Parts: sequence; structure tokens; C-alpha cells
Amino acid sequence: MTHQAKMLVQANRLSKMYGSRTVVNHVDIQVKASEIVAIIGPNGAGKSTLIDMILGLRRPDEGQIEFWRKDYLSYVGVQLQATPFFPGLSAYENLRLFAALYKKKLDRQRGLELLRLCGLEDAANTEASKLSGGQQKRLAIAIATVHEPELVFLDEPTAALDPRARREIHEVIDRLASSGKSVVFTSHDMEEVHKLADKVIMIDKGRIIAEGTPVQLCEQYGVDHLEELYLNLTAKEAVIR
Ligand SMILES: Nc1ncnc2c1ncn2[C@@H]1O[C@H](COP(=O)(O)OP(=O)(O)OP(=O)(O)O)[C@@H](O)[C@H]1O
Repeated sequence: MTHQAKMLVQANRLSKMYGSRTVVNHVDIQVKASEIVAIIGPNGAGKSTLIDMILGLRRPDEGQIEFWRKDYLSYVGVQLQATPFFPGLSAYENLRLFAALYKKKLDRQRGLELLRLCGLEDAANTEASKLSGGQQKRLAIAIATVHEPELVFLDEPTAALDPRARREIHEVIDRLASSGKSVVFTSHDMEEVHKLADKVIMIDKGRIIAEGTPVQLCEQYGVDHLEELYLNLTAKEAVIR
């Protein structure tokens, strides 16, 4: 990624309230082209609410978001936690179906290329329901990118996966960024965040509490690992008596 990379998303002073509770509090976020951004923070910190606002699924109560193009939603891919495919169809048939929903024609060669990008070249004809958990996650990512988006959101893409399956997802994320896409992902695995992210945005109680490259953050706070920083900066849950 170069320093002159174009800006895809520029969100300023975003806030969201539920009743009298502020769950996102004056958050600024930028996403540049080909950048991998990790949004991290404790359960309930406001990460999903923030991403939903960027995706236009929830309206911010305050702040505004500028996108790199008017029709940006056609160039955004989203993989949410639920597995979003048709279990009775093969991996390739699922891709073709989702491409058709986006009104894109997907020829066999392009379909196989996309499956290869997601490490699924040997599973093209396998029924989606028969794929392993890791393969299903990768199919979900392939589906989220079938319309050639420029910006991809992945919500906890490696949750509940074994180390090898995680590593395969890491490779897919790296390949997406190398092919020029920007990736925004959430994760509770600090080692993975350190390895993958160009930029880390740490959120607690709706506010950004730290932001920078993993190396910058560790240097700035004098820690060896992001996990240490995370534990130092995020609040402990109150004990309910
Ligand atoms: N529709 C809603 N109405 C009321 N409160 C909500 C609503 N959606 C989320 N919340 C609350 O807002 C807070 C932030 O939730 P959010 O899902 O954004 O957190 P998160 O950081 O994504 O958490 P996790 O890591 O568990 O996915 C939580 O306390 C949640 O209970």
C-alpha cells in the first residue's frame, strides 16, 4: 500500500444511541485502497454497530460518512457471521447463483479462479453442506467477493476455526488485499490481528481508544504483543453481585 492510496471511506464523528445509551461515540474512521483494517474491542464495544452504519444498515445519530463513489454499495462485499449459502448446491453453483443475484455473469473459468483465490479449487463440485467449517467460511468469503467489490467486510472470519483453517483464511485475506481490495475485519484473536492488519482500530465502550499499525501501537505503549495492550487498555467487566 502506498501513502497516496485513495481513500475509500471517511467517517467523521459517528455516534449511535440506543435509548439513552451511547454505543458509538464520536468515532472517526478512514479506509484506504488495498488496506487491511482490523476493528477490535470487547464484546459489546460497538464494532458491529459501527460497521452497520458504514454499510448503511443503521443510521448514525451524528456524524457523516463519505465514500469513494456514489454507487459504492455495488462495490462493497460483506461476510456476516452466519453462513449465507445454499447447502444443497455445490461451491461453484453457489457462486454462480450469487453472481446472478448481482446480475453478473460468472463463466466457469472466472468461478474457478475465485474458488482458487479462496483455496477451494478442489471443492468446486462439492455440496456446500459437505464442506468443513473452514471451507464454508472461505466459500462465504468467495460469495462476498463474487461481484468484484473494492471493499470487503469480514465479521470474525476465523471464529471457531482450528489453527490450519485460520491460516487458510489469513492467506485468503492477504490475497484479497494483494488483488487491490480493501478488507475491514473484526477479530478477538490478537495474534491474527498483528499478523494481518495494516491498521488496528481498538474500540471500547463506543470510543476509539487506540489506533495505528500493530508495530506502532506496540512501540507507543511499550508492549511486546497487541494482546497485552488490549488487556491494559480495555476495561474489565464490572462484577455483578
Ligand atoms: N438494536 C439494538 N437495540 C439496543 N441495543 C443494541 C442494539 N444493537 C446493539 N445494541 C447494544 O449496543 C452495544 C454494542 O453492540 P455491538 O453489537 O455493536 O457490539 P460489538 O462490539 O459488535 O460486540 P461483539 O464483539 O459481541 O460482536 C451492545 O451493548 C448491544 O447490546
